[in-house]
Amino acid sequence: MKQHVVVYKSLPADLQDRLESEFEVTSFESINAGNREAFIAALGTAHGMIGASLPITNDMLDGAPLLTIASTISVGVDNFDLAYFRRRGLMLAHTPGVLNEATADTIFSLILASARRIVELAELVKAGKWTGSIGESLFGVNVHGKTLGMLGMGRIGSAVARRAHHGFGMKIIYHNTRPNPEAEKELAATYVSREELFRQADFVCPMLPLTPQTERTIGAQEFSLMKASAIFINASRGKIVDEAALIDALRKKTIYGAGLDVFEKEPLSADSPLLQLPNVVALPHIGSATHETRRAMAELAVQNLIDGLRGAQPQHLAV
Ligand SMILES: NC(=O)C1=CN([C@@H]2O[C@H](COP(=O)(O)OP(=O)(O)OC[C@H]3O[C@@H](n4cnc5c(N)ncnc54)[C@H](OP(=O)(O)O)[C@@H]3O)[C@@H](O)[C@H]2O)C=CC1
Ligand SMILES: O=CC(=O)O
Repeated sequence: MKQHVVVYKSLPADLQDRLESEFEVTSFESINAGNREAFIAALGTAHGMIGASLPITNDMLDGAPLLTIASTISVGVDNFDLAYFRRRGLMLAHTPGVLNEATADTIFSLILASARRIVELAELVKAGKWTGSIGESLFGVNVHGKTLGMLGMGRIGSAVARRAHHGFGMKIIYHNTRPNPEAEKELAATYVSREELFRQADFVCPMLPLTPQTERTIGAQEFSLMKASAIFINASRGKIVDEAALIDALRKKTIYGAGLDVFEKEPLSADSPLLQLPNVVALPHIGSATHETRRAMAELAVQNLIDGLRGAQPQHLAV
């Protein structure tokens, strides 16, 4: 009998066909209040599951006694309880690496857009308010030659720092759980304490996984260390930041601005105070959202799933 796979985010047609040629497949384009019960019921006979952007709770998985592998189409695995996976001996596969460059491009676009006030000024032009040479009050700040502070010099952090060093002549400082000798050699990056990073950087850019250790790791204390001219860039996870403290720092202009791809609660509510602040550039969690990269992520996630179900070792296991 064929193994049963539950797909909970739409896949490219050829990858869907590939799964259907080998497994019995139940598919959901995405999960919402209307199909949540059906999704949970389908897990009842599932050997594998593949999808993204949905917190997978332990009670959902308690009802999936045959499950051996979950394959997430993301590098982040914070939608899963890793301890639960270990306890049950389940595999959790993810998609590191293939999204490094697209995500680093997004982060660099946030750096440039925040520093040069690109969104604010483009909106001014669209609103027909470009009536003459802009005054000093609408000038931005330089990016080239400034100091980038990477909190988390991993795969994506290194790709951001590479752009900053080679393309923009920026000085790189970083803090990590341990020093990264490759980054120090290639990018002349300097390891500093966490506190020094917040004090010295012109652009503070966390690129950390969301874990119990990193949840709300940046708050009022950290924003108070930052220079008034510094910009905060977050495309890792919203929950690593105390968002109320960030809003306070932006309102009081104790920091210059923020470029954000991720938020404490997503989608960001239309009445979020962040959207009222001209010194904020907000994106809808698009770090890896290019056609090529999302395709590569889906291919990798499908391959991880197939390998796991065939009894082989998937290429990328978080657990
Ligand atoms: N906005 C978006 O669309 C995207 C967001 N992301 C997010 O980015 C995250 C990072 O991805 P990726 O670069 O591949 O991950 P990596 O694991 O390669 O890098 C994370 C880095 O953070 C370091 N780190 C972990 N905890 C701490 C800590 N408490 N203090 C300092 N450093 C720490 C790690 O150090 P060490 O290895 O030494 O522990 C590692 O160097 C993902 O988990 C995901 O949440 C990723 C892709 C797209
Ligand atoms: O947020 C995206 C991811 O891949 O993780």
